[in-house]
Amino acid sequence: MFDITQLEPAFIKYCTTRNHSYTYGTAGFRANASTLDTVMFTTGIVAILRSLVLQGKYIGVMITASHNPPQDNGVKIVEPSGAMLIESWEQIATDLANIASHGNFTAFVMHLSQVIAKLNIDETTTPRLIVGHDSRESSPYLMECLQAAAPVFDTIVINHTLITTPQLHYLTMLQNDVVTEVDYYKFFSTSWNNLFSLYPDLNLTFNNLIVDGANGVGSVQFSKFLPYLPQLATLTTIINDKHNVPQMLNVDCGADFVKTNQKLPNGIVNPNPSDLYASFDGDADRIVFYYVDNNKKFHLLDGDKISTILTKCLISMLRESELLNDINLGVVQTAYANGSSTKYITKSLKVPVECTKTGVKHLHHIAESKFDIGIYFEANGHGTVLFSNKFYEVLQKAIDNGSSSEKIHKARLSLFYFSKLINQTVGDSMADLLAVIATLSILQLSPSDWDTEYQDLPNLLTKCTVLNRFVFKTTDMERKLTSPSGLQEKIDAAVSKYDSGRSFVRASGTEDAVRIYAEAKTKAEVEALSKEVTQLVENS
Ligand SMILES: CC(=O)N[C@H]1[C@@H](OP(=O)(O)O)O[C@H](CO)[C@@H](O)[C@@H]1O
Ligand SMILES: [Mg+2]
Repeated sequence: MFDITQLEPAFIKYCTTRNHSYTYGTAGFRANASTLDTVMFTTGIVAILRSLVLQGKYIGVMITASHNPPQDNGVKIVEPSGAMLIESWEQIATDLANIASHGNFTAFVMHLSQVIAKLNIDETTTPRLIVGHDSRESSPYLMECLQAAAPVFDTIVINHTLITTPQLHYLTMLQNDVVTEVDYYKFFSTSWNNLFSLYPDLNLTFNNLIVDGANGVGSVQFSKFLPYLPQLATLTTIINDKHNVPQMLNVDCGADFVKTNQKLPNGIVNPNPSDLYASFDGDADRIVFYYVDNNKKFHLLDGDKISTILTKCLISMLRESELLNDINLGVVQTAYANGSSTKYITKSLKVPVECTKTGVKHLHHIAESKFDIGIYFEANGHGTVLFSNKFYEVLQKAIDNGSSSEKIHKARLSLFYFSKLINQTVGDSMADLLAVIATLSILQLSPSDWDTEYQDLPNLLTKCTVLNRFVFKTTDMERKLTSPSGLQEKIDAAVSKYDSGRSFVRASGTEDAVRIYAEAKTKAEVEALSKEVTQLVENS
C-alpha cells in the first residue's frame, strides 16, 4: 500500500512552477525548460499509474523537445507496446499537471486519490518505468523531477540517460529488465546483414554518407551504432556531433533546419555530387536526406520522398512475391504532404493514400488499423513502416509452402528482413537511414534518380504569431478552418486565383504560433499565395 501524503516534500521541492497552464500537445508537454519542473513531477506519477493499471508493465518516459531550440524541453509517455500514450490518458496527465500548478498540496492529494480510486489500481503491484533523455542542459534536472515520486510508489526505474526517442520506444517494447542500447544495435544491424545477405553483389549507390547529428543525442548514438555496421562505417562521416555543447543543439543544423530552410546545414563546406547527405533532428526520430547536383545545387529528399521510395520498393517486393492480392499496402500522410507526392503514390504507384491530422500518433494509428503494410511519414521526415500480424501470417505461410521460383522466394525473404530493419514502434532516424539505403541499393537508384521519380510542387511553410492561437479551429484533417468565422472562405478565394494552388492554416501543437502552408505551380505564385494568406490570418 502506498501513502501519497508522503509526496509532500517532493511536491514542495519540485513543483516550483506555479499558476502555469500545461497543455498536452502534438508530442506531449513541451515548453521553455524553466517552466517544466511541476509537469515533470506529475508526469512521473502518471507514468507510474499507467504501469500500475497495466499490472506493472514497463512504461517509457522520454525527456526531450526534439527539434525545438536548446532552451526548451518536454516529456512524452510510451505504452508497453512502444506506441505513444493512449489518447484517453492525455487528459489525466493534463489535469494532474494543472492541479499541481494551480492548487496547493491538499488539493493535489485529493485529486490524485480520486484518480487512483477511479483507476481501480491494485496497490500491491510494483510499477516499472524505463526512462531516457536528450542532450539538453536541462534534461538531467528534469529527469530528477520526473523520478521524484518513484520511491513513494516503490517504483523500479531503469534510466538509460542519453538515448534517442526511438531507442527508448524500442527498449520499452522489449519489456525486459536487462535490455540496453546494445540490444538495439544488435537487432537492427542483424536485420541489415540478413537483408544484404540476399543481395551479395549489391553496390551502394553513392560514394560517401554524411550524417548531420544536429549536435544532439543522435550523433552520440549513431557513432556507437556504426561499429556494428562495418560496410557503412568505412564511408560515413558524422558532422554536427557536438552533443556536449547543448547550446548548439539544432542550431543551423538538423532535420528541421534543413527542411524549413531548404538548404545545407552548417558543417558542409564543399559538398560532393556523388555523396548522400542526411540530417537527424534533436532526438533522432526524424530524418531528411539531400544531395547536390553537378552545379552544387541543393536538392531535398524529405519525408514525402522517403515515403514514396519505400512504397515503390515494398510494392515491387509484394508483386514479385505474388502476394499483392493477399496483403494490403497503403500510405498515410498529413495535409503537409506535397500534392505531387500524393499524386505519384495514387496515380503512378496505384497505392491508396489516407490523410490524417498532424502528429505521429495519428499517422501511426491509421497505418496500423487500415493496412497490413502501412507506410507513414510526415513531410518533415518523421515516420516508419508498420507490418501487421496478418502480414507475417500470410508471408510465413508463403515462405513455408516454398516456391518453384528462386526469384519469388528471394522477394518473400526480402519482405521479411525488410520488415525487421525498420523500427515498428515509432519513426527512427537511424533505422530509417538503414531502410532508405537498403531501398536505394535494391532498386539501384542514386540520390538524384530517387529525386526524379516525381517533382515537388513549390511550397512554403511559414508561421505567424497571433494573440490567441486556440481560436484557430479546424476540420477535414486540419485542411479547413471552422474558426475564426469567415476566414476559411477568404482563404478559399485567395487559393482559387493560383494554378495548382493549395493552402491551409492551423494552430501549432508544439509552439505558440499558427502555421501557414501553401503550394502552387511556381515559386513566385507560392510566395504570393503564402503572403496573401498570412495577411488574412493577421487581419482576422
Ligand atoms: C508542420 C510540422 O512539421 N509540424 C510538426 C510539429 O507539430 P505542430 O503541431 O505543427 O507544432 O511538431 C510535431 C512534433 O515533433 C511534428 O509531429 C509535426 O509534424
Ligand atoms: Mg523529434
